[in-house]
Amino acid sequence: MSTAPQLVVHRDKELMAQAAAARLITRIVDAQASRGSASVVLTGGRNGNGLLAALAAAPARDAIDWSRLDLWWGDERFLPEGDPERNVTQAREALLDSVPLDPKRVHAMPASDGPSGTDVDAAAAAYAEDLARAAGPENHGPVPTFDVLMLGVGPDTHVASLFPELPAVRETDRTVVGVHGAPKPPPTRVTLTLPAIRAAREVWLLAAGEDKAQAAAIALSGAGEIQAPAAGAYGRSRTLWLLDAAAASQLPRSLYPPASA
Ligand SMILES: O=C1O[C@H](COP(=O)(O)O)[C@@H](O)[C@H](O)[C@H]1O
Repeated sequence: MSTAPQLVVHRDKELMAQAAAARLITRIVDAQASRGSASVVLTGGRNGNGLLAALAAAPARDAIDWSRLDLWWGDERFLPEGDPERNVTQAREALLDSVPLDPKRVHAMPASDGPSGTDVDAAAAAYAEDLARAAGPENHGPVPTFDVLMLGVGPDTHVASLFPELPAVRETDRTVVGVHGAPKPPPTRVTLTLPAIRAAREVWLLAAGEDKAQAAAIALSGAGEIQAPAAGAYGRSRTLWLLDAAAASQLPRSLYPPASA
């Protein structure tokens, strides 16, 4: 069942990143307190990397037990290991290399020079197997129940590497698929599908800047998920849109600002 989106609008993208980082610390600490460990799905892109950099700079980051955190990715650019355009490379630079994570719990998506070679569909299938193994029988599903899954929203309303009208956004069965011919470079990518995204407890959509304003307005105004993939991203218990004022500037008045009491 879809959860109605909640909107939080911050003054600018720096404050948005800092507030989202504070929110993420709290979610991880709470999950570790109640379940022993936490699982988070990272996003690439400017806002995702901005959040990780803000988390790296937050003194409260030490409240997290980094050794009991599983990290997954929502999508990846299918490029060789270490390529500066890979989402995992950028995440390592922004945060991961500066905190004591358990390397076995950092579940990067496959690279184009990895065990599956240049076959992106085989790489996607391998990541789906990793997720299913981590889900275990108690999860009743093919992916773990992620605590928080973050998604940057592209100016065309894409999330992860689910682009409008491409086959990946229509996928209803598999949890991870290869993407061919993405309109944003590089054209070959690996992505979670909408069913996998919807397994998360909380889905957070991040959008900052004027170039995201139209996408946010479209996705939040009842668009279909095939035309506007961000509209189809929601969590089991919460769907949160974290915006800055510029990205919120074209939202219908009925959505933002919230009506005063
Ligand atoms: O290519 C990608 O783009 C989106 C959005 O990135 P942004 O820089 O426009 O915020 C990102 O969420 C995705 O992970 C990434 O692969």
